[in-house]
Amino acid sequence: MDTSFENQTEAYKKVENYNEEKINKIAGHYSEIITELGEDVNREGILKTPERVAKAMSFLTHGYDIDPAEILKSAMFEEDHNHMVIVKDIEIYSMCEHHMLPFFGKAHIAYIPNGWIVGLSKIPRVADAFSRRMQVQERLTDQIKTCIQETLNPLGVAVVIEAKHLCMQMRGIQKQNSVTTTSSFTGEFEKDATRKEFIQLISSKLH
Ligand SMILES: Nc1nc2c(ncn2[C@@H]2O[C@H](COP(=O)(O)OP(=O)(O)OP(=O)(O)O)[C@@H](O)[C@H]2O)c(=O)[nH]1
Ligand SMILES: [Zn+2]
Repeated sequence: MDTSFENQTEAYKKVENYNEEKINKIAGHYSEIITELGEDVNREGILKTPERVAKAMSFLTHGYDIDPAEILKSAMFEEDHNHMVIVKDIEIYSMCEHHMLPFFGKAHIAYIPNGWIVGLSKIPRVADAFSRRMQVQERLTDQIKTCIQETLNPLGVAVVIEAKHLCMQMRGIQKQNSVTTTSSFTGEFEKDATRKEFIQLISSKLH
């Protein structure tokens, strides 16, 4: 099964029916940028590139069209379970807001229910909704945490993101192997023992 397809959000399905006026406008700007960069926009291989880039950029920022809290609200269930729930190794792709180059890696997200659980798939959907925007990794981490905390009202939320930034690999400082880790916690996860258990569980290779 094509899991990337499975992961597509409603907004992405909408993005597939691209807003023609918006795409044409963005494509016009890319045409000028490509010319300014020294390429011939009339060259056969590049003829459709401004439009392709416009569609790609629309996809890479389609998170603006999604309300992540609504995603959670669409699948919350009352359940008397108050142990840590972790979804780990969620692949994320985002765009650094400084250079508009990708940063990508894994998010590990946990919460401790407080009378309500949420449909598991909704957790990566929330991560996607915030990732598919112009971001800094710290804010992305905090936004996921805050959205889950405020919507589900659990006893605590933990978010850890490990990512590589192409703006630090392809250009600039050119450090090919550096990985940035960010973390954000609420409630029970602010206690050392709970946070330690979470870190141990996301570090385990038991799968
Ligand atoms: N904190 C944080 N910084 C980021 C993120 N993505 C990119 N950056 C940094 O944003 C900074 C922008 O710094 P500037 O000095 O204005 O830009 P620059 O001249 O292109 O910097 P260099 O990348 O050092 O060449 C750089 O240090 C990037 O590494 C992120 O998610 N979080
Ligand atoms: Zn950057």
